[in-house]
Amino acid sequence: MHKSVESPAFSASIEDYALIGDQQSAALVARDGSIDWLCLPRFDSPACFAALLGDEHNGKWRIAPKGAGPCTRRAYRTDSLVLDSEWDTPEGTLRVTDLMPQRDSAPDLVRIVEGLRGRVTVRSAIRLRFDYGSIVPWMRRAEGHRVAVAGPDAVWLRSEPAVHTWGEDFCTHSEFTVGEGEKVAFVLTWHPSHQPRPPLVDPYESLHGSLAQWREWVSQCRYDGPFRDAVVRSLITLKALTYAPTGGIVAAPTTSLPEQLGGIRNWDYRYCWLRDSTLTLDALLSAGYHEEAADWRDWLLRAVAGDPADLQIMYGLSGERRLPEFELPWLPGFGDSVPVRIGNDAAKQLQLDVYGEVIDSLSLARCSGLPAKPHMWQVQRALMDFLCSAWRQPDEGLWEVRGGRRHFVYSKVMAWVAADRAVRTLENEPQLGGDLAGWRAMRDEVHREVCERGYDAERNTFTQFYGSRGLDASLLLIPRVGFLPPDDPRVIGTVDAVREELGRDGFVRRYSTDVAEVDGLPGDEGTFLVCSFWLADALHRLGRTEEARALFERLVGLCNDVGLLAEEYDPASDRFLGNYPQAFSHLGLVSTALALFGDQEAG
Ligand SMILES: OC[C@H]1O[C@H](O[C@H]2O[C@H](CO)[C@@H](O)[C@H](O)[C@H]2O)[C@H](O)[C@@H](O)[C@@H]1O
Repeated sequence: MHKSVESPAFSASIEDYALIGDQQSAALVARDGSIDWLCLPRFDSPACFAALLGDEHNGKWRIAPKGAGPCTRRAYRTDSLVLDSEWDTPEGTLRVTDLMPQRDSAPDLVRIVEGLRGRVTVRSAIRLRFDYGSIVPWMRRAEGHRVAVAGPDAVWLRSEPAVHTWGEDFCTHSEFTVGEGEKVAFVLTWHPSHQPRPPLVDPYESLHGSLAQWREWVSQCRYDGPFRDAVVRSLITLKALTYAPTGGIVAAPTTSLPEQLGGIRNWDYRYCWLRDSTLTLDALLSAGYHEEAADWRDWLLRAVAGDPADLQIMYGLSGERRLPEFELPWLPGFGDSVPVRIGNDAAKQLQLDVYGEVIDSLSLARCSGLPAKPHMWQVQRALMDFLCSAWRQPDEGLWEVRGGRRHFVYSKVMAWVAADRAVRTLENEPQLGGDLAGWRAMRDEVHREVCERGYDAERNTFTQFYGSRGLDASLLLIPRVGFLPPDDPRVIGTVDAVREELGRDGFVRRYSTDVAEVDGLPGDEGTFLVCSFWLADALHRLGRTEEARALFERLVGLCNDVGLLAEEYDPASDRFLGNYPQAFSHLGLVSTALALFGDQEAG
């Protein structure tokens, strides 16, 4: 897949990557010790290491024993986002510890090399390539360190103690040996090139600080049931996807990891989808995390301020509205999957489900005791008033199809959810004010229409859109959102039909890609992991607990060696597909664990 001169025997698959991050950006570390993806200073900034979507000439930083391939073992330090990779070699054993400490003034990437046994020769090769692998910076020595500059970006590279370093083939190489108990720490620091160098961080203090911060955060987790390690890893991953300065939550830290190897279904996920974020937030809230909920709620209130008709389904990290989609023709793509896309045109789509998800999430936050903000209800009320007139329109649906608008059933179900939650809030707190009669009428009308036009009586199943023969995995959420009770024969029929028609090796696809004009895209894709978690949740609600647990266990078994999940999984090749790690998949794991084993929660 990846051609690599610096690690010839190794070509990384998606599941070969581990995540490190500082809640403003993130990096992917391959099993061979190479950092192949890093965007600075934010998740959505241009990458300075983009080998993930190309090769080493697009930027990467590898530290490993000289001549070695992939590491022998690797793991996160307990309850943290600090990664240890270890190599057993004929010379001895070496550990590289990778982390991105929480920022003071600038983003830092810390890599600590440590001898565990014998004396090992170590190679570091760093190829900085700014602007998504396209710009070779000037590299010079300054103040005893190395500094790379090009356009708006400057990166300092230093090691403690200083090691022998030389430039060759537009790459900065170092070679040194470490014996048992010896350490060499590298620190990479980014800053805007027009500003002076930020203060240097101490790599060992950063390591201890980072471990302490993560452990303190994990200690707040209320879940104490089965698969706790997988749940905690998912929670850490979700937290790592939050952009701390604003409270926004990205869907994934990558762009264009393909939904089909060699295909064109490659999208940029480094933005805040209201759907993905609200569901993430619900998962964090249920596990006991309130601070993130408050931060995200404040982010939302800022992002959506203005005319409710202008609500977007996604925003930038700070609430930016323009996310124009374009291609990077110089990048060959992961596994030759082109185009590589930046930005996301789905930002301009109408997706009615988002109103339901936002209003539901704000109601949940209210019920969870989050102190209400003065204009929170004003926003919900404005969204409801808009939805009362808009719900009859066709839309692009939650899967953001590019084949044109339709009357997607899940969109209407979520319009019902919006009305239902708004009605209930107003019934409990009439002083808030709102069109109670109008919202009740809408709630009833949507319900009636979905049951008439979105249900196929002949096959006893709800359908993907009005009049369609196709199915959709989002219909599995009908009992969870309370649109119909789990023992309703139409719900049972739908769960069985989705499982039968969209199932692949026990996992679930979002919908069938056979009818190409629906999603408007060529090619196929893998099974969608969050949908497979939804199936486990639905089976549990239907009382089929054994089946639900067996499926959940299989899904947890798909996590890679460091507990991470991509968006999709291909059972035929046993490979991850799609952006990685994805919030959708990890929130699915957390929510389903809580649904299945929540009675064993500690708090
Ligand atoms: O299927 C085509 C669409 O695929 C992407 O959307 C998916 O990712 C989103 C972020 O996780 C998620 O909210 C959505 O439900 C998924 O379908 C892509 O972002 C779209 O541009 C594309 O049209």
